[in-house]
Amino acid sequence: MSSEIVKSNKIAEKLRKQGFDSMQNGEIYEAILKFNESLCNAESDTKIMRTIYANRAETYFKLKIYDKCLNNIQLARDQNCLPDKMKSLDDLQEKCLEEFNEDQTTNENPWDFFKLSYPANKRLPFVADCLEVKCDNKYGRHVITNKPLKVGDILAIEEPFFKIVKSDPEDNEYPMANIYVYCAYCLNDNLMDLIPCTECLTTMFCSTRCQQEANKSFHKYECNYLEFLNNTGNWRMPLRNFFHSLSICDDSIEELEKLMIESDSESPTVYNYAMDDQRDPDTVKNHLKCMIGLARRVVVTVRNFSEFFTHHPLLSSAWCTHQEFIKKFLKRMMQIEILNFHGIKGRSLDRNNPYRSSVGDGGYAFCSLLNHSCCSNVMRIVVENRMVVIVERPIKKGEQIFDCYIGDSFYFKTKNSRHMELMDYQFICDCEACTYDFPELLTGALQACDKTLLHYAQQAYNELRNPKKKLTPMEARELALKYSKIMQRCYRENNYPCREIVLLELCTVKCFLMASKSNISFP
Ligand SMILES: C[S@@+](CC[C@H](N)C(=O)[O-])C[C@H]1O[C@@H](n2cnc3c(N)ncnc32)[C@H](O)[C@@H]1O
Repeated sequence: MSSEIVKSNKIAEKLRKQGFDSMQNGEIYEAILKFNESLCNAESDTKIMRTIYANRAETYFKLKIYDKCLNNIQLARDQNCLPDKMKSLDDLQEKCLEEFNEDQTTNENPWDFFKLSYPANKRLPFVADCLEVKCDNKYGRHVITNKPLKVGDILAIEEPFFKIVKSDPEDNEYPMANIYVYCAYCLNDNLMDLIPCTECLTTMFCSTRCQQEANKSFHKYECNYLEFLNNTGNWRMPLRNFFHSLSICDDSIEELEKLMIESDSESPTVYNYAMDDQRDPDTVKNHLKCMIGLARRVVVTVRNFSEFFTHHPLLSSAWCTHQEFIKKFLKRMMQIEILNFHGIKGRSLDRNNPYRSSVGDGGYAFCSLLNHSCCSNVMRIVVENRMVVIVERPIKKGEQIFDCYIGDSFYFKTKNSRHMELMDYQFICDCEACTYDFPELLTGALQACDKTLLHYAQQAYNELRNPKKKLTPMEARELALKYSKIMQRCYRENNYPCREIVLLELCTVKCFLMASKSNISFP
């Protein structure tokens, strides 16, 4: 079951040459992809590793990404560099430093813009202090606001507790290339400036810190078994969550079992604990308890993983004594994933894909408390790997925050198709859009209330839909705020839904998404 595939300099050299040819042809994304694949195949501390990093340094130099160029020069030097090869690295470094010092471009930091609009909850620093959790028979746990909220307000910026980069041979949405584009630990792309795992062929990290954290957390269990694990389909994430949870409990299966029993008896949410120090092991355990206690009303049958666990050197003894518990835990992880986890989309560095690309999946303890409405009052966007919750329609004091689980909501989908998509979640949606049969945007039945505003909104919508229209992140930020203000001013409950507001909502989402992008792109 463990993988027999070993690193090979011969394969690495072949891939490096392919990358070099792509670089010469100006195909930068393809070039770095091949260099990264080549790094994964190269045997550690060898001449070829030095050459690949040197090639990658040259590629970043061509792109005028000077900090990455310098980083790759250093990585090349770290690979037992022979003195005769130092000269070319020295020359590149000199050129790079010269241009770096003259470079006037500033890289925008998305977190200068994406900030909570209200003071943070002192115990939950990633959530605005105006939000509270409640529970009732109809909605179960849900989140309300104790202040009126405006369109564009940012309510939460949450990192995923569980996360995984997906590269699924059976799902076109998640290309195999993802493993060479995103850090396996933090999921950031780092402009593909990644380092390989020293053992396996398919895991990369954006820094030695992420590499160490991943090894402590899940990679020590996964490293030799990736071929098997990558073929477990939708069980890949529950297995990852099990490894991660076990490491949080200091690799003690007894401790993890105890934690699950506590979670079941206390049913905690993130509001039960102080979550202000994520480096504190007790905080992390409490966070895990909240994840284990997420909604889970689905029936699941666990696949048979007996052979994997029996032969795994680090897991066989836990399997021997706690087989039933491990099965129960995996089942729980699958149940909570179905109802709670979110796809993570990142910017696409591939010039052939102008859209955001699917990176993987994440589990978020706070965002999972939001219930669904087909005319939600917040939108969710992923910035780097954090989930940002932004107000989409004005929300009154005391009202519930509603997310939309199915994308595109009532604007583009009929009630029937929405209800079909929501079947897994085990409730019948009776939001305003379902109760009052809100017309879809495309049918023409959605009327306008204000002709002047409609004209403005239609024009903005058409412009943003034009693939040739490119906005810088700064321009997108300004427009996102401008449209939010207009919507806040013009929104009338008795007019909703009207065509102009729906079009402006779509423009605002698009602008917030574009505002989160970097201004660097690969040719
Ligand atoms: C992501 S969880 C939301 C939080 C959940 N209410 C809880 O108590 O943990 C999804 C589950 O919440 C419930 N839910 C979500 N939206 C709902 C709605 N509009 N009406 C009733 N139940 C809803 C369903 O049971 C669904 O499977």
